[in-house]
Parts: sequence; C-alpha cells; structure tokens
Amino acid sequence: MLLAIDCGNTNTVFSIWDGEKFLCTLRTSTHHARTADAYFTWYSTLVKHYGIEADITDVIISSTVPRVVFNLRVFADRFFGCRPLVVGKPETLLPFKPRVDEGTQVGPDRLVNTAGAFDRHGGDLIVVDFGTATTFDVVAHDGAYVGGVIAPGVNLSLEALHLAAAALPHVDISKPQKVIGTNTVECIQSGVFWGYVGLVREICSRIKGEYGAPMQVISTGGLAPLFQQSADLFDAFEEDLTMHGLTVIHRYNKENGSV
Ligand SMILES: Nc1ncnc2c1ncn2[C@@H]1O[C@H](COP(=O)(O)OP(=O)(O)OP(=O)(O)O)[C@@H](O)[C@H]1O
Ligand SMILES: CC(C)(CO)[C@@H](O)C(=O)NCCC(=O)O
Ligand SMILES: [K+]
Repeated sequence: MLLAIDCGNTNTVFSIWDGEKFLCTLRTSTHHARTADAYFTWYSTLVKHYGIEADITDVIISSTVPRVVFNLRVFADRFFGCRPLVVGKPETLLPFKPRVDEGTQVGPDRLVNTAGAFDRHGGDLIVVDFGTATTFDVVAHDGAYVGGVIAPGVNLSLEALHLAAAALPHVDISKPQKVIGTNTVECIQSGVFWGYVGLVREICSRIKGEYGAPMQVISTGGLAPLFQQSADLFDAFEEDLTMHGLTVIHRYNKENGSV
C-alpha cells in the first residue's frame, strides 16, 4: 500500500492507497518541529479510528517546506521500513522535464499538480490551486510544466488585512450576495472574493493569449469550489489533484525502476 504525503505551508495531508483504490485521507497542520514519533502517534490513532488495515510498503512525499522532509523520511524508515520518494529530489523521476529558467526550483506541489492534471486531462492546461498561495501552473501539450503565476492565497490576503489594519477583524471567506458591502465584514468579503474572481479571470485570459493555443482551466484546492460556483472561471474541478499526481509519479517511478 502507498502512503502519499502532501505537505503544504499550511496543511499536511496523508492519503492511503491500496493499488488504485483510495482508502482514506488524514489532515494536520504543518509544523517543521513535528518528530517522526509524533507523526506516527497521530497517524496510527486515525488509521485505527477509521478501521483501516494499512500495510504501508511505499511512501511518496511532496513538501513545499524543506525542513519537514527529514522527520518524514525518519517516519517512513522507522515505521514502514521504506525509503520514501521525495518529489524534487534528483532520484525521483518525473514523467516530464520542467521547461523553466536554469537553476529554478519549481515548487514540488506544482510539479505534482502538473502530473495529476496531465494524467486526467492531457496537455494544454492551466491548473489553478487555491492553497496558501494561489498558483497557476501551465501544462504544455506534452505534459511538461512550462511556468506559471504565484499570487497570494485567499486566506493569506484576509489575514494580512486583519494583521495590518487595527480596525479590520479576521473574516472568513464567503461569496457575498452583492458587491457593495454595507458593513466591514461584507466590505472585506467583497474585496477579497470579487478581487480573486477578477484575478483568476485576468490571469487565465493573459496566459491563454500568451500561450497561443486553446487551453482548459482546471481548479483544485480547498477554496476552489467556492469560486467554481461563481462565474465560468474553470472547465473542471479536481478535488484530489495533488494526491492523484503523487500516485501518478509513484507509479512512474515503479515502472521505470527507481523504487
Ligand atoms: N468555505 C471555506 N471557507 C474557508 N476555508 C475553507 C473553505 N473551504 C475549504 N477551506 C479551507 O481550505 C483549506 C484547504 O485548502 P488546501 O488543502 O487546498 O490548501 P491549504 O492547506 O490551505 O494550503 P497548503 O496546501 O499550501 O498548505 C483548509 O484549511 C480548509 O479549512
Ligand atoms: C508557491 C508555493 C508556495 C505554493 O504552494 C510552492 O509551490 C513553492 O514554494 N514554490 C517554489 C517556487 C516556485 O514554484 O516557483
Ligand atoms: K495544497
């Protein structure tokens, strides 16, 4: 069985797969100081709670936080006796070579999203991921990552307003019924929600213009459904794109003999 780990700047998600069959997802916040033993305590409690007979033989990790990888490696070795595949490390093969400036380290989550999206939709894509950052990944006709856009995440923008302005409260995102807010909370929600609708529309339109061939726009990430409801921003929504991408990269490495 495969344990796929997607470690973002805010949240860390584990998902367990029996071959192609998805078994469960476990979510915790990302902490670079969490030890291998602490991961196992948390993991084994939840696996038991869900009644899953997890016999993990393989582990794959994508981490946007380099410092957590050490403890996750120890976790995989100590509790499952395996050497994990770490996306972005030279020993982990990718189905494509990113076409970016020399020396650029593309975020592993973006490489994983690229692999997952290409597997499901083929090439010529824009993948929009609403995580800590809002990222746009351009996937070429052959499945290669060829660049993109990084914008501040929705929750980060809301938090920044609260932190920087004494009179602005912390507000959760939601879709406002109108644009003109008549109280502070509505004004902030309107600014961030409609601001992101505009941001996504403008960036996708400019990417398409520059790319010069028809493209599909695929959305993923916790907040994607909220934006999906509004306007026709996306052609498809993929709830588990990063996890799917991890299984694709794992399979590719199995088939090509790197694990
Ligand atoms: N309607 C909503 N309002 C506020 N937050 C939401 C809503 N729906 C989902 N979320 C949040 O979205 C987050 C899930 O997002 P996702 O896993 O894509 O990225 P993340 O964990 O925020 O970022 P990263 O992967 O960079 O750590 C969760 O924290 C969840 O609480
Ligand atoms: C942009 C984030 C933070 C999104 O999770 C991550 O992909 C990252 O740290 N990227 C590194 C820089 C880059 O992708 O070009
Ligand atoms: K994410």
